[in-house]
Amino acid sequence: MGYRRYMRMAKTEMLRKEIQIYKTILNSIHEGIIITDPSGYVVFYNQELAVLEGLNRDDVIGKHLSEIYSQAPDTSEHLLVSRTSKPIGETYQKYFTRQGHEVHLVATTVPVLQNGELLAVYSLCRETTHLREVLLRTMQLQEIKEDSVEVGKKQGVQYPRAYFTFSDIISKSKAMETVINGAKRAMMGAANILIYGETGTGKELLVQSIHNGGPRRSHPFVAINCSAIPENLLETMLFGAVKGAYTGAIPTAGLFEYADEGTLYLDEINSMSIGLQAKLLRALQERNYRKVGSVAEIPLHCRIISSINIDPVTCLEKKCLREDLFYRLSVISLTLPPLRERKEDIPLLTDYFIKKHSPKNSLEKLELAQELVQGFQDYRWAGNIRELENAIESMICMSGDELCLTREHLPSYLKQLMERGLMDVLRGKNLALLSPFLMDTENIIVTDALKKHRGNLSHAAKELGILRQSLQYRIKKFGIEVEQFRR
Ligand SMILES: Nc1ncnc2c1ncn2[C@@H]1O[C@H](COP(=O)(O)OP(=O)(O)OP(=O)(O)O)[C@@H](O)[C@H]1O
Repeated sequence: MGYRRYMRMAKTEMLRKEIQIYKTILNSIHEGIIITDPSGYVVFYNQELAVLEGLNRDDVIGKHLSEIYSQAPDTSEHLLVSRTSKPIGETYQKYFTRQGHEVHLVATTVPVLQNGELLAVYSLCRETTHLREVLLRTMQLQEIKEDSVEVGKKQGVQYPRAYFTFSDIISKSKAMETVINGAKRAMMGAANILIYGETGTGKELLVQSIHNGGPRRSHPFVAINCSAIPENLLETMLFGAVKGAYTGAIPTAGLFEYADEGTLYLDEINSMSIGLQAKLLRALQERNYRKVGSVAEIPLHCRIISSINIDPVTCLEKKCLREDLFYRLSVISLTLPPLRERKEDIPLLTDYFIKKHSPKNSLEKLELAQELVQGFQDYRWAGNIRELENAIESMICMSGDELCLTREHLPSYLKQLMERGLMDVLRGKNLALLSPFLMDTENIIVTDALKKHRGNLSHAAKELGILRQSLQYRIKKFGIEVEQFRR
């Protein structure tokens, strides 16, 4: 064999191996991939997409897209990219295969160009099961709404989506009283409300209470978390779409339409893309909006309540929120303080969640160990009330038949963090906490000794290694009621 022929064969073999390597990689990743030649014939189709679309790879490779999918060539994004050689970023697509399988994907379609010549087109596809669930819920909501309109007219039935009222908000702090009073005043009007609060501070609870307390209570309450939905899908979900607005688009009612004369809650609006914010602003200013793919103006009736989880100043500085939209949304603004700034609410909430999550048939009352009462006050509760509730629920599960929730039952991350807080005190890193820490420790030790000896001062003092008079002094200092241990 000549040297040149040998080199050519070696190169071909290398190329074949290389292609095999790429194919193996493309088949093993968790995104669906389809590659076509410039005319739309499939040259590669990976296993992930075969699963997502319910197709057999061998039935797809070598076929034209129009033989596989029942969508018109002019609405296929893949074929559009073949015609224009321009990529299309993440778009939500709903379409049917020729076998009638309904597919929901978010796809990015990209042309492969060499010296300006189109070599291939590929689409990277992600499944949207969770998004589909959101859509399904939205659809169920529509059904509820349609039923309720009829039934509601006859029986005054309310839409079942907003459960909470102001009486569900557990608090006694001044800070929360101010927020609740503000919300109650805002409740009767129609002005947009912007709520700022860290995650888990009870923003949705407050929004539902406003809806249920105000004149819109017999209309729908619709909530959507703007950070959970890709931009394109969010636009369609908000505004709705008309047939043919995008690949496989079916006429879809948007949340503005579902919310009707009720309340639309836009959670984490600071995550909404700036482009979509501009469209929202237009709708709010003109009190009219257009469905995706339509020019017809539809009046906007719902009240918009939105929330941000970053403070307003940072939101504007970092341009997470357009300034003009911010002013539109925050005609009334409310700030929910983090739990660490309303510590007086912690014992109340703790008791409430213990009752809420205690076994239903249990006759005996669960309680939080004294040793944790202060720990709960000092802890930062970054996840706020949601974190507190989860911690208590988890502790109740871990406590089995025991009636006292102790450090042992804490979720391990919390135990570690609380211990770290304690170590900071012990190492003198947080001297401000030293005095209350020592007081509390002393209180706990004295109380435990009195409990153990059923209120017998001599025995308790002996165990503690202090004089009876010293013990009496501490009982007075900490306001301990010794009688309770003698019963
Ligand atoms: N003051 C309160 N009293 C009783 N339960 C509360 C209170 N505040 C919050 N909760 C409960 O804590 C959980 C979190 O509240 P919610 O979902 O309203 O917070 P959020 O601020 O909207 O959270 P996110 O920012 O993550 O959306 C919910 O189960 C809610 O019922």
